[in-house]
Amino acid sequence: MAEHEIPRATAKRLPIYYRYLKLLLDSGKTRVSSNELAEAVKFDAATIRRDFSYFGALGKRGYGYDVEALMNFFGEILDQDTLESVALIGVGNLGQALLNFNFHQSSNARISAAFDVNEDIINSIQAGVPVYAMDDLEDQIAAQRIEVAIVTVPSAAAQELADRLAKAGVRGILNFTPLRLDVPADVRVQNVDLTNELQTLLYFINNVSLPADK
Ligand SMILES: NC(=O)c1ccc[n+]([C@@H]2O[C@H](COP(=O)([O-])OP(=O)(O)OC[C@H]3O[C@@H](n4cnc5c(N)ncnc54)[C@H](O)[C@@H]3O)[C@@H](O)[C@H]2O)c1
Repeated sequence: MAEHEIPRATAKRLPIYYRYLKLLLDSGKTRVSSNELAEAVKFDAATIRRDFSYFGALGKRGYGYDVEALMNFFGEILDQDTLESVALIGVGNLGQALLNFNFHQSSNARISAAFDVNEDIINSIQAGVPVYAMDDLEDQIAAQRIEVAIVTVPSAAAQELADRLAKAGVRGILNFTPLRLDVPADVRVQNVDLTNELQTLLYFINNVSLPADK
């Protein structure tokens, strides 16, 4: 692992820490212990201390962590100050819901352009976001310096779209379709599968008993 690299599991927890610290700060709290953090974010305190240790000694023994300093520190790592413009392709049931959900309230990303083939919504504004024709995809991605795209089209259209996105310079795809996308090595795909999540939850509920103290 390179010196500046952190484990993927730690990286995934950073936005959770950041959001909670922001909440604490907004409510006027100035310091927090790893045990309090553990209670709130539901990771154990040892995990939290190990995560934080990747960034050097951020806390003081017996004092805990300075909420503002820690939040600013993670904010910088997460690049909260730079607003990331994201494209959404496929403004149907799911796409609409994601447009209505304001990512920007809890992250540094916002959907700045949506795309669809449906003439009825092309050139309209949905939840404050302009909907463009698919012919405009490459131009808008370039003009808005978009590097991340959310894919909510029918799965039959997803691979061709992924090819276009990769060619247009998109580096990350949040894929909501059930199709597993083929992309060049420099493009990262994050699959979101709600059915899978629900199945996993059902499996745990039905097959795994929780420890007595939970
Ligand atoms: N991951 C999940 O948890 C989850 C949940 C629900 C739906 N889905 C998937 O999300 C996708 C969308 O589902 P939905 O219910 O919103 O469908 P939908 O039919 O309501 O919406 C699809 C939209 O894509 C547009 N579209 C069709 N072909 C296109 C193309 N070639 N280029 C651009 N836009 C195109 C349509 O006009 C429509 O607006 C599907 O692949 C579905 O399987 C995933």
